[in-house]
Amino acid sequence: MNSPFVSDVPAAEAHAAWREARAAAGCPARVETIRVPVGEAVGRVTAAPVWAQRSSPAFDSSGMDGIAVRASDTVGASETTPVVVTDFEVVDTGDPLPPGYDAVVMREHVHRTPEGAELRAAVPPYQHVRSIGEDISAAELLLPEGHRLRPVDVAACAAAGVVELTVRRAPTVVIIPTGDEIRPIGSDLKPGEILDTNSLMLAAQAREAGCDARVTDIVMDDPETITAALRAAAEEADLVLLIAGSSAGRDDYTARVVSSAGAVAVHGVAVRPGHPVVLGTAKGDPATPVLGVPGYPVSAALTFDIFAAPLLAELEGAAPRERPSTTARLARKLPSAIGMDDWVRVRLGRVQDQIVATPLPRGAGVLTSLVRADGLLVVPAGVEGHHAGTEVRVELLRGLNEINRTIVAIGSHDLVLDLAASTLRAADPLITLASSNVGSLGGLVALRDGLCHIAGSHLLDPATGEYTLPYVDKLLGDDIAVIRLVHRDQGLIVAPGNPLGIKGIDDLAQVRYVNRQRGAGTRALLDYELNQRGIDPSTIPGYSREEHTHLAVAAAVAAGRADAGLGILAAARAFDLDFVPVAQEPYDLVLRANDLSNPLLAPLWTLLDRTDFRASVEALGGYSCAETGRRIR
Ligand SMILES: Nc1nc2c(c(=O)[nH]1)N[C@H]1C(S)=C(S)[C@@H](COP(=O)(O)OP(=O)(O)OC[C@H]3O[C@@H](n4cnc5c(N)ncnc54)[C@H](O)[C@@H]3O)O[C@H]1N2
Ligand code: MOO
Repeated sequence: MNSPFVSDVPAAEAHAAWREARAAAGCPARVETIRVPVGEAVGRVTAAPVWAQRSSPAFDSSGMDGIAVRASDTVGASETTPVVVTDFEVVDTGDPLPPGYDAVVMREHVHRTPEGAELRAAVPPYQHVRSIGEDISAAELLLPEGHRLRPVDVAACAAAGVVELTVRRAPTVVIIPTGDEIRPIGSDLKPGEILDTNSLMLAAQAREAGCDARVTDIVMDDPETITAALRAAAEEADLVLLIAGSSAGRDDYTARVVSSAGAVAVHGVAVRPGHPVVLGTAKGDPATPVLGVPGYPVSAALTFDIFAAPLLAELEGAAPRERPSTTARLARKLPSAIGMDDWVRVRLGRVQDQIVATPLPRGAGVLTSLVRADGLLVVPAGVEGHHAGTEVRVELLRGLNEINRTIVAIGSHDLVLDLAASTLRAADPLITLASSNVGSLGGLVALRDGLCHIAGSHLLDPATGEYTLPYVDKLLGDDIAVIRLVHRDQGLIVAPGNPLGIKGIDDLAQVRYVNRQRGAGTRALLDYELNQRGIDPSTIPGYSREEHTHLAVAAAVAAGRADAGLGILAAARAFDLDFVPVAQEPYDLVLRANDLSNPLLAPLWTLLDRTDFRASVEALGGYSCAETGRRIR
């Protein structure tokens, strides 16, 4: 997708072009070295090899509490022919081995007699003796240059007599938020204003990468002011992050600003999110690398990972941080535009011995897609997406232990599942209930394909008026169990005070309706109700307008884009809207019958039995727990 403003440089080329531009502009290849006491060195990177100054242990020492003996005095000792040693010395663990002795016997193997110490086994020379230099010998290479120091490293340095280390100082990252609409965290917002969440996040990312980070005041959308802020930041920074204004809007000045303060190496990389990123340098003594970070939060976070983190590691002379990875099977089809590396956030769980990856929402503004992500996968520029079930490589953002203890629920979304997820987690920090919303039918298909443990369903069969079971019969085998989660009220979500006086389904031909997507249980309910009344769907204005969640339907009504949409009471309440009840429907959990005894799911069944949990479900409003936990198939 070429635009006149932003190019699509492949990521690897962009890295190379930026490196070349930095060298050409005279940006330092490394930050300076400093000397720090070992006690302050963890997290820093060695800038010189570390040689041991002394051996450790520095003397032969006793490895156990007991007695020091001469091994030759114990020859022939056995259970039947004990030897009594008279020449020995009592020692404790770590004591220097007294001169003249060459072995230690643990005190529990020594029988003191009036004559001396009786031994019932011969000991070899150097038994339980830690010899000089066992751990570290003087003059050996302890650590190479370019090593990021961990707690064990500094302890070993100290043991080797090294009290100060030559390391690279922490790089300084200065972050400049820009935008007329951007307000500091904690501000009361007027319409159109946005909180400066990116600075908070980027500064924390920089600190996590071992840097010092500072955020400047928010700079208005004025190229001269931004240029001045960039020049000032470049004076003190090893890397400047200039937020937003990277793309092609009227107030998007980053490329122009970087160009006037120095040079632009790349504007636009073939990665998404993060596409309009600006890679450049700012003049100064010395010159400073500048990263124009796109304003969308996911773009900002990933751009830091992709471009800032490797550069910062390079400035310290260290290897970039690497995340562990695993293979997983895609729970659903993953389309991807050709020509861009697509960074997709996924949830992970182990289902039937395979890790399953469920893609999270793709929007660059959906920060919660990163919050909820267990992993990241890249669909490379040359690949036009993947089919469901494809095996993919996933970088892990969470430990495999947690992933293995994740209950994967795919299907229709319901708040009760969220409440269950948070209650389960509160009781056991290792349990995750991850639910993703693809509609009831999509959930049953995912269950059929072995991609989830549980499918949440409230799918009405218009022919029989029966819920879920007819679809289970059609789609799934007979090794299926169905557990009732709740009954919930479905109704028309309407504006506060119901100004149009909507009384029910019969009134929909007169209003602007907002529908749910095909395959959604709520949509099937509408179709059933229409059919019962002999109403032709094509007479409902807005019947073809689709939203994917109850909340999205409520949001459309709240914003005045629609007059009514079918959904649950909780969604109406979330937006202070009115609710006209239409039907009470069961919401069921469909699973493989043998998963009823799967220990992973056991905490969920226990939870459904708890009266306090049922009370908190009913307190949500619009729910009945009369049949919660009952097996209906
Ligand atoms: N015509 C085009 N429009 C856009 C393109 C394009 O190529 N052509 N690219 C799109 C893509 S992709 C991205 S990513 C964004 C990048 O936007 P900018 O870097 O120019 O940033 P803004 O437009 O100023 O803001 C985008 C968005 O981010 C919010 N924002 C900005 N700063 C912050 C902050 N500090 N904390 C939180 N949120 C922030 C801002 O309010 C906007 O909502 O451009 C697309 N458009
Ligand atoms: O590429 Mo933009 O960076 O999708 O969000």
